[in-house]
Amino acid sequence: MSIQIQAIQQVFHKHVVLDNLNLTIEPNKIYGLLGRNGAGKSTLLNIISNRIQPTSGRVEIDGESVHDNDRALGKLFLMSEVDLYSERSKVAQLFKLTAQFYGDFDFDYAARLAKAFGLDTNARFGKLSTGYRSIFKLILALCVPVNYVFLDEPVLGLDANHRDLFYQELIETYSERPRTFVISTHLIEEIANLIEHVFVLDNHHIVVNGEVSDILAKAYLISGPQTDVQQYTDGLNVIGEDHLGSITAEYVYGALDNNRPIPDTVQIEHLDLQKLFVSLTNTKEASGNHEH
Ligand SMILES: Nc1ncnc2c1ncn2[C@@H]1O[C@H](COP(=O)(O)OP(=O)(O)OP(=O)(O)O)[C@@H](O)[C@H]1O
Repeated sequence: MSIQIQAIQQVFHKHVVLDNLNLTIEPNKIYGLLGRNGAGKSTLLNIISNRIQPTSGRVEIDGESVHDNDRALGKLFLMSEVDLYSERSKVAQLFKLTAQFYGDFDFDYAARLAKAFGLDTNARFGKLSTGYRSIFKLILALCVPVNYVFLDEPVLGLDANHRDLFYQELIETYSERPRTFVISTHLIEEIANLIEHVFVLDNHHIVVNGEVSDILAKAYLISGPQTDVQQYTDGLNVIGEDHLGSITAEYVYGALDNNRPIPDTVQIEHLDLQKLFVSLTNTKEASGNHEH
């Protein structure tokens, strides 16, 4: 039971966006899909959900191709920026329509969420603000009876209170009915504590694929006077650096050398996910160096 992404290549007008991408998405896990603007996150999610056909490669869900396969596609839901809903339909009608395609829908939960977010279910979709369109689509995503939910920029246009509410609801619904969520977002700090596993897409490839705790365990910020820091990090996988006055901070991704003495002037801390992401994806050249 899983989603297998096999040797996906996507070329748009001779421009390679995804190159031989292989991934497994497991049941009952919350994933973060990170990548800079234009890295290909939406393209990947659209391929997984059969909204676009890849140039080559294949996506399987529980062993079945998703290509034009309603049974397989009924196991997943993609919430994205694209509005697939009729402007004239009322929110409540769209809940019913979704129930028809998916065979079921948690109407009680949808009503509770609509109330909590202040979404009027009698409003027509076309009259909703950007934030409320996102809220409407998030409610669909949380109430459909699928095991794989893909959220492409889920909090687009949501104010800070509504974003908080959404993250809380996500944790709650996940603990009540575990299923897989893949969240693509630029708000890394906001989801860092929510996700268990992270994919980083950069330079047409997945450059990081692992449990967040394992990844952060080998991501270090090493600071102190420049010469001492450089001496300590010599030969390690340095992915970036910053300078603040006479203090240098180097970012290291990978094992440290346990036999190397740490100078008294040098401090070692762990990086957070956002800083690690920024350093790993800062330049095209850098993305060739790190671990896959
Ligand atoms: N239908 C299309 N035709 C041509 N090029 C496309 C098409 N869809 C996407 N692209 C290109 O593919 C690349 C990846 O786009 P994509 O939207 O997947 O990136 P993204 O990681 O989701 O970006 P963002 O974070 O900015 O939303 C971009 O260069 C984009 O211009």
